[in-house]
Amino acid sequence: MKIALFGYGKMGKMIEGIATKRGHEIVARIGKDDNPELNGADVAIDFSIPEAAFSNITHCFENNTPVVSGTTGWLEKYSDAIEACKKNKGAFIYASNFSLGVNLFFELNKKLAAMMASTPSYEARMEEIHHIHKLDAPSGTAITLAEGIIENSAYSSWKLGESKENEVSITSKRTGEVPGTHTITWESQVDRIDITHTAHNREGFGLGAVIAAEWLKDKEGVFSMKDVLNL
Ligand SMILES: NC(=O)C1=CN([C@@H]2O[C@H](COP(=O)(O)OP(=O)(O)OC[C@H]3O[C@@H](n4cnc5c(N)ncnc54)[C@H](OP(=O)(O)O)[C@@H]3O)[C@@H](O)[C@H]2O)C=CC1
Ligand SMILES: O=C(O)C1=N[C@H](C(=O)O)C[C@H](O)C1
Repeated sequence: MKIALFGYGKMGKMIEGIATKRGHEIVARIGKDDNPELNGADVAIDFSIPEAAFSNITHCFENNTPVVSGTTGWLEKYSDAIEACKKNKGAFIYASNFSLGVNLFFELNKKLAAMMASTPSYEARMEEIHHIHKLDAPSGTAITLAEGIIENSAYSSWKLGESKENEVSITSKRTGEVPGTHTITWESQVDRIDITHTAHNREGFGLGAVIAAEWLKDKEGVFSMKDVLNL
């Protein structure tokens, strides 16, 4: 399969290594000032920056190329991207986190939140820790986790920092080169439950993105990692 990469930073390079080992060919590496020439790619993978993701993604729709995006911090334009995908009969997967472990963790989080819905003595909060280079906060993964809690319990929104009643408080920490750690805490007067996902490196994200691209290649529509992993 021929792959075009939007963003050739930490994730772009990780994906290049994984995709090449799986027998794919990288036909374009598109950075900030490059002409977005897709060079006949079967699929594009975007791990760029929040300001560029929407235009990279819609460029793919306009050029009839399925696109997988892992860029976070641009979700205010997600519904416009969906509309553009449908208008162009394109194919699209966005995931805040492509790793198998985090996608299992998303499901565990939803189940725990649903159990807690009838247990009002517990309050939820979240902490995410990432490397100092990260541009967005809270992380996309933390937002997906908060949405999972909101859909399945009495919480109605999330807030970065201190929260009011019915808001899930998210604390974002930036330190060293941490690849990504997410902890959800449910605490009562008498005890506390923590569930944590810790990424040891970026490989899981990269592998998940390549698997998503292989899966999306000949499809049309808007999908998620739940579809890819059959969860
Ligand atoms: N969904 C997931 O599983 C994961 C998502 N991410 C997300 O992916 C994104 C990238 O992460 P990461 O690789 O670590 O970040 P990096 O900063 O290492 O890489 C981003 C790259 O995008 C390039 N870039 C800037 N502008 C454009 C543009 N207009 N078009 C294409 N590329 C551009 C940058 O180039 P330059 O440096 O020259 O500006 C840089 O090389 C982030 O949003 C991050 O949150 C990260 C890991 C996993
Ligand atoms: O920027 C990162 O590095 C990561 N970003 C994603 C996010 O915002 O959730 C996924 C992962 O945590 C690494």
